[in-house]
Amino acid sequence: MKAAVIRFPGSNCDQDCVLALSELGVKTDYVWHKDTSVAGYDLVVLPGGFSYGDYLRCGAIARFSPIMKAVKEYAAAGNLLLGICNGFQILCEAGLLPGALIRNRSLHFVCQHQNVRVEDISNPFLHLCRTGARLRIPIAHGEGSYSADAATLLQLERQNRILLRYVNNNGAAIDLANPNGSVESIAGIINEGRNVFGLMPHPERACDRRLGSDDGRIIFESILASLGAISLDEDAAAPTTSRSLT
Ligand SMILES: NC(=O)CC[C@H](N)C(=O)O
Repeated sequence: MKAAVIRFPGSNCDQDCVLALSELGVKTDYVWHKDTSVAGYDLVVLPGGFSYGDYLRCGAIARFSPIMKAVKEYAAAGNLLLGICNGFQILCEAGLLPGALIRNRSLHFVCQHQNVRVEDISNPFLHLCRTGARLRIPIAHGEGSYSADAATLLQLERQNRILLRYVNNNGAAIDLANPNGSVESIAGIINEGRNVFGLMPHPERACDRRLGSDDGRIIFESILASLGAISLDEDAAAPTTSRSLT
């Protein structure tokens, strides 16, 4: 299996994504935003950062990068596309996911470890989790407040497309107390085809216990398993995180 991490001017989590994937044994390339092809990749990641300095709105300019035409075609063909934080913002700006990420309610940049609850596992990105599992994954953003109109929210809900919600330490959705003001505490959503996932938390920063959590690994391991790149056989390369998650 081969993965591509797209580099925009201002991306700053690209190396972390490459490291997280490489440590799971995935051959991972950087692809420059001016390139025009993602042919041959099994996974494409739009990483976090400050593409184009967040000028106008986060992701608003990156969506016009030359690579995005290829990324859209790649996604339309059903391939796996993951957008993390600024990557999620780019996916919304590009129309690959509905809604928008707007300024945090506090108007402050928020950088902290955050609990999120897995709401749905019928997708390639979280299928190794248990529904209701709580993952502790860092967030770091100034524009992470997910917003969508009522019809979109209803559709997301009905189609089980809300994959992650911010929760407190007791596992309850925290609504008005969530870290950025996201409607319905939404931290991550998937497209209708269930192959494009955007999330504000940074799983690539939670792949090593020495960094405070390795709960993010299960997202990458789910992707690998759904692509047949790791075995689900108990005796073989069993996912390392699924055992400990609550
Ligand atoms: N960590 C990130 O990707 C940051 C995203 C974006 N620049 C924001 O502040 O909202």
